[in-house]
Amino acid sequence: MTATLVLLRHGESEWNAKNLFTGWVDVKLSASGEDEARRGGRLLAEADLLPDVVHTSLLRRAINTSELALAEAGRSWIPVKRSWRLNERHYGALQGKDKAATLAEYGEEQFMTWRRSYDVPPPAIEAGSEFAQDGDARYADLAPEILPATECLKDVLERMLPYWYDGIVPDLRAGKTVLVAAHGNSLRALVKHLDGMTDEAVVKLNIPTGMPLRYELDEATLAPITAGGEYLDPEAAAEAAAAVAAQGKK
Ligand SMILES: O=C(O)[C@@H](CO)OP(=O)(O)O
Repeated sequence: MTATLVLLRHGESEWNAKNLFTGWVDVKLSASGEDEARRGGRLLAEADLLPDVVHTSLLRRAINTSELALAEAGRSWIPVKRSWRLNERHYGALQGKDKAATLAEYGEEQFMTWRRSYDVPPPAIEAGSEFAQDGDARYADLAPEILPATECLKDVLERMLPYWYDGIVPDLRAGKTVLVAAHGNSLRALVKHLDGMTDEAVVKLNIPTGMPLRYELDEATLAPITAGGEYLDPEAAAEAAAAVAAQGKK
């Protein structure tokens, strides 16, 4: 027997479309992002991969993606659980900045270190500044020392794992088909954990928007049966992942 997990990065957001660093800024889906979410839901239905429960971040691009996808699959009624621990990586002082302009200003090495290195965070965001979250009501219950002002992928993995073990694993162990609707970097952290990827290998991993990624996990160990899981539309996913990798460079 296996446990079934489906990972879904939100559809294209308005800031993905504008090529801006986003992180914890709560931007909306673009019109094509909404279409991607619906298409993701249709792929789930066609594969008869019907979630019993959905876990999302606290950001509306993931929440709305899950709602649109589940509506398309006829599963709007399933229980929903949300956690800040599934949020996108906090992009620190880069939040709101143009990716191409950042690349031009700092050069490719620094740009890619900030985007994809495992353990180098961007500079921290200034509290109270335009794109900071320190006054955001949804994080009011978080202790100030927990609320990030910037994060690298290692930080994301460390704050995401407690939710994986305490929030998601119990649903998998109960035999539920679990949908996790989250973000490029929080899902990179989860995939790194599931597949036991090295710190070096995860640098090259890019997760496309709106493409359901199915993992069948060994029931006892929760190790993936197929490393890397299986995209429901592998060709489209490979093309879209290459576009994510190239962001800022065109
Ligand atoms: O801006 C962001 O928050 C992320 C995801 O959109 O971008 P990147 O792929 O550059 O880490």
